[in-house]
Amino acid sequence: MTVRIGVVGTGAIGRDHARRINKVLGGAKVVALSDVNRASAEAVRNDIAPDAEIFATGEELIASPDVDAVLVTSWGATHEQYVLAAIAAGKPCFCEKPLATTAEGAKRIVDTEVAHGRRLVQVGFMRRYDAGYVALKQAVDSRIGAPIMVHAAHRNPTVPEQYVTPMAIHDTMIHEIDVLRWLLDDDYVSARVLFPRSAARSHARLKDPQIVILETAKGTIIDVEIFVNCHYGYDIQCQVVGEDGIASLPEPMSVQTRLGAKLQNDILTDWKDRFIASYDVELQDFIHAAAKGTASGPNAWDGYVAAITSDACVAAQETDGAAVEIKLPTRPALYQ
Ligand SMILES: NC(=O)C1=CN([C@@H]2O[C@H](COP(=O)(O)OP(=O)(O)OC[C@H]3O[C@@H](n4cnc5c(N)ncnc54)[C@H](O)[C@@H]3O)[C@@H](O)[C@H]2O)C=CC1
Ligand SMILES: O=C1[C@@H](O)[C@H](O)[C@@H](O)[C@H](O)[C@H]1O
Repeated sequence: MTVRIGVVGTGAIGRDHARRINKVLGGAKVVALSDVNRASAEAVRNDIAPDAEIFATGEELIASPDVDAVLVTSWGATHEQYVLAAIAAGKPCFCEKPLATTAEGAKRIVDTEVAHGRRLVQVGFMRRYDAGYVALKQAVDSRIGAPIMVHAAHRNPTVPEQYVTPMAIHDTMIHEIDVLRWLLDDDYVSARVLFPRSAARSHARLKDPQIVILETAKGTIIDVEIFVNCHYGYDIQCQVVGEDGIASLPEPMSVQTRLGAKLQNDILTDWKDRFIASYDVELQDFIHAAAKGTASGPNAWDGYVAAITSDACVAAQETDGAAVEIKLPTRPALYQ
């Protein structure tokens, strides 16, 4: 069976996912496109999906009988409406992060999927599919003893002017919020945020860098540095300190050179390159599950927990380092 996929939002990542579906992965084809900027959908049709129909709205695309499954890759604030429409249509739906921009919105999706009674939603937390994180999880689960501390860093070389302080959490650290919970098999109970002086390359509406300290239910303390004007590259670090030893996220593969009296490795500069393989694996997983009319991988509950945790971290940006409690509701049986 070829899963007929409709893509809502054909900007940077929508285009890239359409490319991997039509040119890299198996079992699916992009048959429908929609974007508020029609020219963007037309460009993807011309370059990647020549047979795709262009729909004026995401809702019309989702309702089309020619679409089996949906990719929601529009701006974050529009995700909720499209995911709810996909569940109402009974169609598997891959939604890029964030699942919704508010915890209430994510809860509406959880409640709707629970009422539907079957998993249809996968959230685009691709790091769970990254070979390095998978290897790190094996070491954490079986080699280094119970985790005590985690030191993590999420560094982007630069961000646009419209990127403001809360986005360091909602847009950037949300990846650590999800992947560290998965890595440790634990939940968060509190968040604190510390700000060193801002880097000279930042701007007036962005305090950068910042350090978020999360405490988990099992008592692990996690520090995450978010530094989105680090200038030197796109750099993701993670080190878990356990009872018996330490495990670190492998560096991405890069040729080492001995040149001009220097021993060197290149550092990547773009998230697309850093996680290119994991985007392929996550979407192939989505296609396999969608062919069976369901979804697997990171679920709506994970998206909801990430939203609750993000909100707590953003609240903690305003408390001068004081802890903000994170309280989770009971997890529905659908997500056990
Ligand atoms: N998993 C990951 O590593 C990444 C995830 N993302 C997420 O993907 C989403 C999209 O990000 P980008 O592609 O970078 O943004 P973008 O701005 O390049 O593309 C978004 C597209 O959505 C369209 N759009 C906006 N509102 C719409 C609506 N109501 N209906 C249909 N189309 C609409 C825009 O016209 C634009 O073409 C965001 O939620 C972002 O957080 C983005 C980059 C990496
Ligand atoms: O999801 C992503 C972007 O939206 C976000 O803006 C970046 O900070 C992250 O590194 C990237 O993975």
